[in-house]
This record gives sequence, structure tokens and C-alpha cells, in this order.
Amino acid sequence: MPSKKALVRRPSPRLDQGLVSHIGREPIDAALALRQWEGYVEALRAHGWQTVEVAPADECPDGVFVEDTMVVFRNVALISRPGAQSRRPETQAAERTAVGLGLSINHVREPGTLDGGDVLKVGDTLYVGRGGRTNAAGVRQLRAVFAPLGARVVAVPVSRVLHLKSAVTALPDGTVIGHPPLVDDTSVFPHFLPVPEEAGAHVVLLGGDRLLMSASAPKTADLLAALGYTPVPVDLTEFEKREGCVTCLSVRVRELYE
Ligand SMILES: NC(=O)NCCC[C@H](N)C(=O)O
Repeated sequence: MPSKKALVRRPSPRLDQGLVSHIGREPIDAALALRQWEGYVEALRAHGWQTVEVAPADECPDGVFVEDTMVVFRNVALISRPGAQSRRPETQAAERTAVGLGLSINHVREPGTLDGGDVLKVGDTLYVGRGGRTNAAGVRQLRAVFAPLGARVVAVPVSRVLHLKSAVTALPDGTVIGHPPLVDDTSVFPHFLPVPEEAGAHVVLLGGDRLLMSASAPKTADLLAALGYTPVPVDLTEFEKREGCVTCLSVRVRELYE
């Protein structure tokens, strides 16, 4: 049954100590981060999403990036085993919330590593980024869990950014969008549209023609508006300083059998 639930997790006061891999470390304004997170949650709610808070993990600087804790396909959640050791404690409370929603649970197991941010769903295709956080065993386990449910799992290389979804996301019609200098190989996607800004590569489909995206990508917002979409911009500067983006602050659950 279609559902519009979104898991979110409020930022840790220690967000400043969050990981950075591909960019320099700039200081975080924790109060501003909290306001930006509240604005993000409000934008989801304003577009009909019921937000469900995962218990805070204040001891985990990167806990707000809750997308990385699982991959949801149909009514199954594959609980991740994050590629960064410091992020592994984040999954426990996220799993409890997934159970509470009625999702069936599977786990990525050692030696597999996989971050939810490396998995992009386009219809029944799951693109998975093989890169800094997701290894070959993680890809194999993703395939083993979701192929029997009808998913086509396509592994793609990711070396220029943190996660696959730092490089590309997809529009409602399945067109994959990305900022070409940051995409390893645009030819793996059947329909690819280049966008002019790094932050423009990230959209969350709110429903209908509405696209939640970062206010840091005004040229891409204009491009997408010219294609008939309605951009819904949110300020995310404090999360972008820790390599987060609009997708990573929630896990959207669209099919629940209640
Ligand atoms: N899915 C995502 O885009 N997650 C962003 C995670 C950022 C965090 N600082 C990390 O390096 O793990």
C-alpha cells in the first residue's frame, strides 16, 4: 500500500566532529544546523509526509544522516553496516524504528559494508555505488536480499564523491541527474541530464512535480522549473559542510503493508 512516511533523526550537538572525506573541514553553527533540520522536516510535512523520529544519537556526530542506516525496498529494510566504523552505532535505534513501522528486517553482515546513501532507486532498479563506503560484499548482500523481490541491482563506480547519491539522484520520470565532473561514468544511466551545480544533483521526490532540493543550487532549480517541475528549496549549508545533502537527512518509506 502506498505510504508517505519519512524517518528523520535530529542533529547531534557534536555535528561539528562529523566526518569529511572529499572536502575541507569548515566550522559548523550547531544552532543554525538545528534550525535548518527543522526547516527540512517542516518541508516534508508540508508536502504530506508523516515524519517519524529515530531516537537521537547525540554521541554519533553523523547520526543526522539517517539515510545511511538502511535501504528500504517494498516493505523490507536492509539495515546497513556503515563503511565508517564511527557510524556503526547509528543503526541500532534506526532498526527499532523500522521494526515499529512494520518493515521486515535484514542486515548487512561482516565483511560487507554498505551505506544507504550509496543506493539510488529508479523504479525497480537499485543502482549501488561501489566506492569508499560500500564494498563488493555489501553489493552482493544487497543483491541477495532485493533481487528476489524483483529489484535489478546495478553496481556503479563512485570515486569522486562520498556516496552514489552525492553524485546523482533521479527525477520522477527516471531521468538521472548529476553534475558531470563528479560522476565517474554517466553512460551507465540510460537517461542522464547534466546539472550545473554540485548541490543541484540532489533531489527528494515530494510527490507530483515537487522536488525538495538545496537552496545552494539556484541555477539547477531554474533548469528543473523550466522542465515543468516545482523546486522546493531548503537551506542545508551546515549539513553540506559535512558532505550531507537533501537526500541523506531522511529515509522515505513509500510501500507499507499495514
Ligand atoms: N547519504 C549521505 O549523503 N550521507 C552523508 C554522510 C556525511 C557524513 N559526514 C559521512 O561522512 O558519513
